[in-house]
Amino acid sequence: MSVRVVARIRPLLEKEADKDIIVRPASNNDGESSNVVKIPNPRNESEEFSFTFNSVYDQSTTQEELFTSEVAPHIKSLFLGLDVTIFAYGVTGTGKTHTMRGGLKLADRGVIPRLLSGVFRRAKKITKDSNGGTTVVVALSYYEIYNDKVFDLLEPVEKRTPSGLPLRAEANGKTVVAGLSERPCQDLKDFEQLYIEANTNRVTAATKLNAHSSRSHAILRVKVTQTTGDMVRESTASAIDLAGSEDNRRTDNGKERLVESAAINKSLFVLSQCIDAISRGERRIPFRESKMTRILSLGQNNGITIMILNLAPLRSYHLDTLSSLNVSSRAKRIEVREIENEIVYKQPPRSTTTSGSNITRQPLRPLANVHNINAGVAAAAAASKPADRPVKAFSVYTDKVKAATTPRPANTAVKRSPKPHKRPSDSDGGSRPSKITRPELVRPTAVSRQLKPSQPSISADQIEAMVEKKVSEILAARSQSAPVPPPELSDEVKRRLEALERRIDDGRHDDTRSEGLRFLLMARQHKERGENVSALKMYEMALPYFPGQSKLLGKIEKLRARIAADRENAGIDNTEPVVAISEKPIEKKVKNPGRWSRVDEDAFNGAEADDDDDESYVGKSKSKGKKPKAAKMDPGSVIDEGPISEALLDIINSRDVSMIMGLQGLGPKKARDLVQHLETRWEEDGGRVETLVQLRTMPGMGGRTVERAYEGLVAGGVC
Ligand SMILES: Nc1ncnc2c1ncn2[C@@H]1O[C@H](COP(=O)(O)OP(=O)(O)OP(=O)(O)O)[C@@H](O)[C@H]1O
Repeated sequence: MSVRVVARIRPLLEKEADKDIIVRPASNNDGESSNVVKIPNPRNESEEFSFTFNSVYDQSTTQEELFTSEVAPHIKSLFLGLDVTIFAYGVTGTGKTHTMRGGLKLADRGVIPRLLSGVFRRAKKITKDSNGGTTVVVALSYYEIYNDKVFDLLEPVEKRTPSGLPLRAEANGKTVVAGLSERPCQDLKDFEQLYIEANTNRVTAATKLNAHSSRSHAILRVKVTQTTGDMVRESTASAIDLAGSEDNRRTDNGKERLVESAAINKSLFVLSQCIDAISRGERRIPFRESKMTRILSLGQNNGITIMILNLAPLRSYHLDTLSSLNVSSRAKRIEVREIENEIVYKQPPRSTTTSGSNITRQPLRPLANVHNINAGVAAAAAASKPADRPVKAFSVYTDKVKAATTPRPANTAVKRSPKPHKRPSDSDGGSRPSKITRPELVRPTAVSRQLKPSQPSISADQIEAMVEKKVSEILAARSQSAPVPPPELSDEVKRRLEALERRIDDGRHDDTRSEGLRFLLMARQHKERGENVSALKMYEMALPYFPGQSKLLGKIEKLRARIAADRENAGIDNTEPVVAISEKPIEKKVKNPGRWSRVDEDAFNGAEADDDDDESYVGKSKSKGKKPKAAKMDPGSVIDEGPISEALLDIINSRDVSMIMGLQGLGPKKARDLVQHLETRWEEDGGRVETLVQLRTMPGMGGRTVERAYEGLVAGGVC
């Protein structure tokens, strides 16, 4: 099943006028409900673009209508063992938090409180229908990703460490937050208390576009554990309120907001790259380049995924709206496997031998995610968040519903489910007892079926032990082939990385430079973990911020060589591309020698890269207080390949007006015109510019402009 993508157009707010509305819902088929968003071509308003989604909700859609149509049907699937992910995506101020969290009044409650209400109601019903045979425990974790760091929202702010919580890849492929707390939640009242308190820890601030703008991505995980006898079924609903992308010229952001905004925009840019790569069927998806995309793992997780695209109907959001329409309409193509989580069995009674036999039990793997349960967050003296940040006001209406729950089993072990489960059927009557209470779930597995229960010589315990042994063997074999977790960083490396993070956070660098430093930091982190390909990509992404920096170029060269050698050792064809930005050797043939010639090789043959000197890009130039020498160039020369031109194209293809404006020779008008032009070319060529020659043909981008932008990158200073 594909990711379900629905669009929601928010109503006009105070001071917004009808005459400025440019986004409207439509239908592909007359008389049917809306599934198309129409928006004029910014270059020619008589033309209209149409984007088709699974459903489109207009300005009059209530919170209840959206929830009932899009989320409520999946609560049943959640209880059938499927993970459900719902995330809100859109530009700042388009209604993501309103959709996910909602307002104070009952009618204004958003997806999250309604989801919890539905979960508790269903839990109660299951317990009742099974006469207490099935118990349900609901537990919450709630965290935010702020400036690409993960913070537990259920823990006091004082407990935060500057670097936040690490992510860990589980053997089952899921990415989890290590050390995240988890709180059992009995009913909606419990939830309300936890959620409101946790939201006061979330970073929000006023921007020009939104008085309560979320400065972080917030992820709520609702874990549902159903226990029937010794069988345990666990599934998770994740509700994600992404921070909104923003154009800093429109938001009037000050320094702190700009840094946050850079992190938000970058993670959303990576998300759009992931969506692009998945929808193009590429093998390499850049999930690892941001924590948000790692956690979201779009198309990697099994279950059901719903993307809610929030839109503002106004002209002032025109380009931003086009951009998010482009990204989300591609997300529709992402396939998600609808597979239920495996049934888990509690540890059987203690005996190591069963009556009349000498079967030795093998150790069983622990239940996935148990490390998350109150693993404890190391308290740190330094709180990283200023106390005076504004928070979103929020309250949740409390239903008088109490779910019958019991404590979570303490010790559990994994077994395969007895047979492949059916996909949940939407037409399935809601009043039927859950599958978990049905007898077939307790049928013996294929292994135990060979041993007929009627055989007098083998007891039920023996059968169970044999099944368990078989399952353990399978799991042991599986875990051997599971990915090895990345090595822990040494103290020295951690110290250096933290020092680099402090440099970024201490506000001494302008925001553009901070963004560059962030890429360097990520590059170092990847490199230390041995993830050379990602490290290379990050160094390349840092390049536009430190143009012509010989050490950086040297590092890139060195890493490329290392990757090539690794690939050769592994018998991989080195002509295959490794990274998205640039995988070409630094010395290039010239595509159009008449106009474009080779940049002086000195610019590329950087100094010996010393492995621990990322900070030197900043430190060195700071101490000297002047810009490094510009790379030597033939007057008016530009090459059409190589890291500089690819960095330039990368900036152009980001379609981020503020980044493009940072290029030499590109003012706001040119940058806006260019982005506008790229957006309108989406249907033709994905709105991407592949070469500098092509770039020269874009509106306002004559040869001289491209040359100046290129020269700016080559000759630009460092601090
Ligand atoms: N469907 C809606 N009905 C009524 N008001 C809405 C609706 N959607 C959004 N709003 C209002 O619009 C404003 C911006 O919404 P919200 O804060 O949810 O945006 P956001 O997308 O979460 O922004 P950010 O990314 O900056 O956090 C708020 O005042 C909110 O109450």
